[in-house]
Amino acid sequence: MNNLLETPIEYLKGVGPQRGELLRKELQIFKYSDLLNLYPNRYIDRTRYYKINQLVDSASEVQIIGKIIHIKTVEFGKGKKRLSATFVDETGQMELVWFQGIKWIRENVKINVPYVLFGKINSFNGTFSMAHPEMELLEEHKASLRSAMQPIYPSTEKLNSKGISNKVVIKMMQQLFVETHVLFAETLPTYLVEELQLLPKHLAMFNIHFPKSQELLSKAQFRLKFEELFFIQLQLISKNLIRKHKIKGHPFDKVGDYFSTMYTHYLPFELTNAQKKVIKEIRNDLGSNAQMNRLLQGDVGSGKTIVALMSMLIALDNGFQACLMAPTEILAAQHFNGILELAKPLNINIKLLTGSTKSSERKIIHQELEEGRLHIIIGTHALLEDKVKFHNLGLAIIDEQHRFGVEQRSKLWHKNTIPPHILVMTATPIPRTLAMSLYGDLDISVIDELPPGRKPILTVHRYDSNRLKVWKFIRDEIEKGRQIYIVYPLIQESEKMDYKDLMDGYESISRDFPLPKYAVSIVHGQMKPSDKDEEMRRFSEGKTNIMVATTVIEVGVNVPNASVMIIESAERFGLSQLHQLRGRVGRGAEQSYCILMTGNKLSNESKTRLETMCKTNDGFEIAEVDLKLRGPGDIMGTQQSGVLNLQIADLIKDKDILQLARYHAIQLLKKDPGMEKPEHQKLREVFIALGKKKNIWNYIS
Ligand SMILES: Nc1ncnc2c1ncn2[C@@H]1O[C@H](COP(=O)(O)OP(=O)(O)OP(=O)(O)O)[C@@H](O)[C@H]1O
Repeated sequence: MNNLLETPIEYLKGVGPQRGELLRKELQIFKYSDLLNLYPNRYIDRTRYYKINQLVDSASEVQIIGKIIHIKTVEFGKGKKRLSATFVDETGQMELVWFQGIKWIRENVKINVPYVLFGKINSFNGTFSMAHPEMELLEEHKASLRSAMQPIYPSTEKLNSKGISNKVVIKMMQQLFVETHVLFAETLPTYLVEELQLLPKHLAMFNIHFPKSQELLSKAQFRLKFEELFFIQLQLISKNLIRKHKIKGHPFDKVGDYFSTMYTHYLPFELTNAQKKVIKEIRNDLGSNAQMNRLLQGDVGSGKTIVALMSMLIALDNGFQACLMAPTEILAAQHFNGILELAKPLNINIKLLTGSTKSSERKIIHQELEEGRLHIIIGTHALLEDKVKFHNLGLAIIDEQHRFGVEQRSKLWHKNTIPPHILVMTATPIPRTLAMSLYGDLDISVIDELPPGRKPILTVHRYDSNRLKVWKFIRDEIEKGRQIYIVYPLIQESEKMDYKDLMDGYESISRDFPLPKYAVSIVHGQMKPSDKDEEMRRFSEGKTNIMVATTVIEVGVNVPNASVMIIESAERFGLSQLHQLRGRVGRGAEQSYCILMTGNKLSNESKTRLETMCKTNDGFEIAEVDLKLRGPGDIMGTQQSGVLNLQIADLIKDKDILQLARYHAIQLLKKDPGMEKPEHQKLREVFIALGKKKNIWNYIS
């Protein structure tokens, strides 16, 4: 059976080399099995026939039985022609119109013979018309293998224009089922099909293409969505299990002085329960024989830095080194300053390595690192350079992981003979469903509470016309000793215009908030790193009241005294970016504010984003809205994974099915990690074949 499904598509009756080439190029359909996995993206009820006097403007596609009583060629425009026919049934008449294939239509269309018409209606001044309708003689229509609901397949303009219409795809599918008598072998274990009352595979495949009823269609969709997500979860979870069993990690079973001294004497604040919970989860991972691969999710300002430090101290207590890699120099410097401050009493050697580290300093760092005299190193991708050699790297922490490509992570991975334990931190909350798919091969820890005393940031939307009032508010806040961020979009595609906006903004703010009463810093991506650091330092030391910046400060900058975030042209930012920027304030005990400035013209989507920001501070809730607005494909980091090449499931609409699939995949692998039991044989075959076809995650090179 399977080799029949491997037949190249051009051998299917009615396809041939030309159509085969088109299907390959346009829909990546190479062989029979690819065509079978081309699932319809919607269905049309073909049991419903309209009378002409029942037509209404909003009816999208309709079916009508009637006859053509008259047909003529009409000239319009410069020598352009169209074919116009009068189509009637017992209740009225309408016009049919063709702009192409006029000759063929004239020669083949029959007058006064009952036809079934199918297509989209247009209406103009109460009269109805249909352009390029699908037409079938009534007796043929009744004889054809037509299911109650006609599938509408994903198609392309090019396919249509080259004669591969939806109707042709349906005929191919019918031919495929005839040629292969496709009796699909059941791929899921019988106990699972029975427990979940899933439609058997072959019935699901038949009813997804030729649904016999709405109920059977829904069951077929559920079964195939479950199966697709189930295999993905099997791959992700088994990768996790394989890693746990195969890749030994250094067991950090010693709770030493660094960790306990810090924990008992030098914490600047009481840890939140969430921070304690996560540190415990990390501790357990590090103490086990397996290599840790954990994703730490924590909303902006939730206190991930202290968790990272405590994890690194466990590595140091067990005689190993630790590193933290961040995506930007500003974030690396921020982590370095934060960790240096926190760890000051412990007298450990911590250094920062970025692209702008002077070569003299770099040499010392390389030497200390290789000799094991440098305990913790924090940096950017500079850590990945071959010259950077560790004495014995035990723990690698990667911040904002989705910005690092897979190859960069694996480079860090291979700095040692035994790979280090890995802790991935992301401040961009990823909706649970996406996290289960994108990071399904990692264990996940969530810091789901903010430090005590934090007041939710008050967020408001103001138009540019309210600027004077906003400026007055800023003066009042500065009077109280607070500091202000004013952020401009500097987005690649219109860099020149945005850059001008930023500089104009900086000029006008320096004018409106003049020295000596006020002092303004500026930071953007085109400045020299040393200048950026200097400006950031002046602001964080309170030497300037206002920081004019671009999104380069979006992640990780921590100035607890800054209480106002003004975001200019806020309608141009995505939700997660707005949330990250807002998270730069609200990090102290003072009431903080976020003011979203926009022009008057706003798209509906922009309005939804602004309303969401004003409504909630919860990063996870915001991420859900963001996922709905932008779809999983746009969320940072998804491009690297194959998990989103879904054929039929939808990560947003099918999150319940995803959770069910993940649950059963975990249960199955708990009982039979190698899928060796007799009832899992077929499953195992499909699992291995799938693993070869689309490797869900090349996370471990
Ligand atoms: N348990 C706590 N109690 C009080 N303050 C805390 C606590 N944990 C962290 N903080 C403080 O909250 C601020 C934010 O901490 P941190 O920078 O670690 O957050 P974060 O999760 O890294 O935020 P971001 O993702 O925005 O970088 C810091 O000033 C830190 O000192």
